[in-house]
Amino acid sequence: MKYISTRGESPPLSFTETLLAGLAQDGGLYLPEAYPCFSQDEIARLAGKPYADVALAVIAPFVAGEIEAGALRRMIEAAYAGFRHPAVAPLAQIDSNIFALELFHGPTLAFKDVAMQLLARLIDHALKARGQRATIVGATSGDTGAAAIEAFRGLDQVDVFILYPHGRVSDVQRRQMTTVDADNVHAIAIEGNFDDAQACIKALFNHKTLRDELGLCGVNSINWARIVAQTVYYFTSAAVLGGPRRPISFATPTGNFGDILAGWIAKRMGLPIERLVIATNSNDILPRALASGTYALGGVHATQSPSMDIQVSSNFERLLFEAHGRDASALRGKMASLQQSGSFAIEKGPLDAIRAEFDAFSVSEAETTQEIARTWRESGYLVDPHTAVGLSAARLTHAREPETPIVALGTAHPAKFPDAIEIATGARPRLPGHLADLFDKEEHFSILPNDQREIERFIQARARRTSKRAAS
Ligand SMILES: Cc1ncc(COP(=O)(O)O)c(C=O)c1O
Ligand SMILES: N[C@@H](CCOP(=O)(O)O)C(=O)O
Repeated sequence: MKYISTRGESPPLSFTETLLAGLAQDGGLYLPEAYPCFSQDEIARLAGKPYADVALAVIAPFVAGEIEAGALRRMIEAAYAGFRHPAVAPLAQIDSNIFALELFHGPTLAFKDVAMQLLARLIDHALKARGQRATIVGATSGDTGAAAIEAFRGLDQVDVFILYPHGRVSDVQRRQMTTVDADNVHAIAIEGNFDDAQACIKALFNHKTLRDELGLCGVNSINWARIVAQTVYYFTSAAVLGGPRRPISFATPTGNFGDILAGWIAKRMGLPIERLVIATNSNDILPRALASGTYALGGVHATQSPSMDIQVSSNFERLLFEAHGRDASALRGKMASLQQSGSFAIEKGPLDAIRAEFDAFSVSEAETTQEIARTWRESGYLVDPHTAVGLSAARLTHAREPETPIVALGTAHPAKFPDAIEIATGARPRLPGHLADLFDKEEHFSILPNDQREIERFIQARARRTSKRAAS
C-alpha cells in the first residue's frame, strides 16, 4: 500500500514513511492509493469483539505488512490497556435513537488519546527499527497537545514541541501540557491563535534544512496514522447499534476536520453510514462552505468550546481531493487561492458530492449552553461544550430522520471545561483521580511571539541541546 499527496508533487510513500513524514513535502496531505474494503459479513463479525481486536482488523490493511503482525497487535493492546473504561469507547443513550460516543476515557480526557496512544507507539517502534531520533511537532487548541505530551513524554528517541495559543485554552488543558516534568517535552505558548500555530507547523515542514536536520514528525491529524486510528470507533459504535444491518448517522464536533474525515473513511471501507453531520461552534467556515460553495476564511471567535476555534480546517483538503476525483492540480489551485486571497470556490460537481453525504450545522454559544443544560435536565448526563455542539446538531438531523440512530461523538470529558458546565447546570464536574493534583503542580512553558523565525530558532536550539545530551 502506497500513500499519495493531495498536491501530487511528492513521491508516494510507504505506511512507515508516511507515519514519520506527517505532512508531504509539497505541502499536501497523504491518502492511501486505495481504500481497503470490508464486506457486510466481515463488519457484522466485529460486533462484540474487544476494542483492540476491531482496531487491529481496521488498521492492519493500511499497515500492509510493514510491521510484523504480533508487534502491531502488542502496540494496539498496550495503547488501549490504560483506558479507564473496559470498552475503551462506550456508548451512552441520550434520547430515543440519540447516543453519545464517549471518547474521553484515555489519560488526558479527550478523543485525541485514542489515536495518540497508538501513534506514539508506532513512531517509537519505527524510529528504533531505523536507529533514528525525531522531533515531534504539533499545534494545539488544547487537546492534541496534552495527548501528544502524555504519549511521547520520556521517550528516548524524541523531543516534543507543542505550540498552543497563549490564553486561549482552558486551565485544565494548559496545565496538562505545562506541568509534565520531562526533559523531552517543550510547551510553547504563542501570541496568536490556533490557525497561527498550525500555519507555523506547516511552515516548519517547508523549511527543508530544518526538517531534515531535526527529523520533523507531525502529530496533528495531518498525519495519516491519526485518521486511521480514529476510524476504528465508527466501526465499534455502529456494530453496537446493529450496523451494518442498519445504517447509522454520526454528528461530529468539528474543527480541523480530522475526526469527521475518519467517519467518511469508515464509510469508504464499507460501513453503512447514512449522514455525516459536521457540527461546528460559531467558527462556521465549513457550514458556510457547504451552503454557499465558497470556502472563505473569517476571523476566529473565542468560544466555550475552544478546541474548535479553528478557521483553517486542514483535513477538508483530503475530502476535496476525493470530491475532485483525485485531481491534484485542482487542489494545488485551490490551496494557492486560499493562501493568496483567503478563499476558494468549490464547483457544483464536487459540492453536490459532498452535500450528498454531509450535513453541516453551526451551533451558537447560547445553543451550546442550552444543550448542556437540556441533556443534564432530561438525561442526567453531563456533556462538555464540544460534545454539546455535536449533540445539538445531532438533534437537528434526528428530527428529520428519526428512524436512523445517530451518534454524537463525545470528544472531551466535562471536567476539562468545568466553568461552562457550571454556568449551564450549576454542577461542577470533578477531574478523575489520576489528575486530582493537576492544580498543585508547577508549570513550565515558554511564551514566544507569533514569529516563524523566532519559533524555528527556539526549536532548533532546544532540539540540538537534547540530541547532544542523548548522544553523550
Ligand atoms: C474536544 C474536541 N472536540 C472536537 C474537536 C474537533 O476535531 P477535529 O479537529 O478532528 O475536527 C477537537 C479538536 O480537534 C477537540 O479537541
Ligand atoms: N482541536 C485540536 C486542534 C488540532 O487538531 P488535530 O486533530 O489536527 O491534531 C486540539 O485540541 O489541539
